[in-house]
Amino acid sequence: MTSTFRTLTVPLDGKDFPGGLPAFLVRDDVLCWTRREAGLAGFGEIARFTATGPDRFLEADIWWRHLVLEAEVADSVELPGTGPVAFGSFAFSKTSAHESRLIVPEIAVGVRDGQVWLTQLTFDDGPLTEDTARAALDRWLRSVAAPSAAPPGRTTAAADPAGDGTLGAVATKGGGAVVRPLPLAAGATLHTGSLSEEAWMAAVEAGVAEIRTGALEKLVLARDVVATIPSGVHAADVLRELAARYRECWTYGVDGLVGATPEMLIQVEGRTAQARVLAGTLDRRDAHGEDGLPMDYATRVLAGSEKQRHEHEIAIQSLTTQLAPFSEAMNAHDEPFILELPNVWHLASDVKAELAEIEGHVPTCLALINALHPTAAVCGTPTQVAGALIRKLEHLDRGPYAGPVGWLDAAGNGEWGIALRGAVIESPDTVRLYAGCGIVDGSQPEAELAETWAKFRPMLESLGISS
Ligand SMILES: C=C(O[C@H]1C=CC=C(C(=O)O)[C@@H]1O)C(=O)O
Repeated sequence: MTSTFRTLTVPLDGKDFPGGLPAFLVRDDVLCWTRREAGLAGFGEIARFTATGPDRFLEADIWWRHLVLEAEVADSVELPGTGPVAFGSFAFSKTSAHESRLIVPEIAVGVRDGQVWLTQLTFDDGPLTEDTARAALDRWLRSVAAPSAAPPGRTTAAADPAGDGTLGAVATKGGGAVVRPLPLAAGATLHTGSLSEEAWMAAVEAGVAEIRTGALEKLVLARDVVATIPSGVHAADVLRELAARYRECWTYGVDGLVGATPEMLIQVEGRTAQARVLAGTLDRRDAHGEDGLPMDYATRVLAGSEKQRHEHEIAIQSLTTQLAPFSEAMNAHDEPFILELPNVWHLASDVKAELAEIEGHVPTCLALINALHPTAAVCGTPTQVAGALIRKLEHLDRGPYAGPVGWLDAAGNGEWGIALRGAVIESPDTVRLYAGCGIVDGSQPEAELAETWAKFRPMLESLGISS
């Protein structure tokens, strides 16, 4: 064993992988970040950083920069996400007991604009060649203990997906984009989490009362529910279902945290940073029975609502104000657009910034996250007041829910979503789901409760629980 960190990235033939990245989601311990056919998947673990507390982002940034500083990197692909990479998930709160983490995989597979690559990462001093990388990937894909027990009708993964020993067939047969009716998970039960529905609605009422005192403008209150699934929770099945159904979202899987988020906290590519800010939600089921086109209904109810626009404006303001000191130029849509997801519509705005050099360096994505998190989309405004009220009213350690989740590379590129519409797999048969709502003056507790159910739906469906 040497202490030298070495990586080798080689191209794979895109034609061999028509299913794209989701086809690699065949193991329950896969590290994953994917949208449509693109993304990154990681297998194994050669290094891990953990931290709690207010400095978790900066400590992780320092750890990662040290690790990659003297890395020996052979990379013939040279795209964001090639070379050294780590996957990460961070606690929402600086007071959380939950450990934030960066995980360096042994093998990473990436797909972007039809290009596919494979990276092997190691601290060993053995040979590092295209053959060792392909063999390592093959080993990870083949050592799936049992086909992740997908009930009939679900997209299925196989322990020996290729059957003929070729990597190409692995991806072809994995076929992540198939959407079929979901069978129900037999015997699944759903329990309230930290607060009963009544107690959570009382918390919303208390939040609205605080807003009316003028102490704050917006507050995001979340709650949890716990699902027990006797047949077991299979992360790979859940991830493939989410990736196939929520193609506009970023499907993530890091160490038992799984979900598909529509909200991009920050995506850094070279000197360009982008974010997708959401706030303002309408359950698509509310459009049933309404006259006219569903999208016209969504535009009328969301874009035409003072309350929703106010909530959205606060979220945009919070992001752009925090991003401004790191940017030379920034642009955001003047008008929010309607983002259509299978479960809800959102008011959405995309923000793009040209990053400034600060003391000769473009800020890394973790440095940006340190400044941006928590945004008003998941905390409130002003941040400190909202954060204190969340701790008082929610009676919940949010853990990684609503914290940043994503990946980064050695060049400082990365994609970090906000871990929404997700859950933590707490044991082989238990999952804790989280959802929250922006509360402003005029918020109705019953309506907010209904909104949490709409936001639980992606996870409930992927787990095979009817909703
Ligand atoms: C806090 C969540 O959603 C946020 C993101 C989009 C829309 C939101 C809203 O309309 O309340 C929330 O701010 C969640 O999904 O748990």
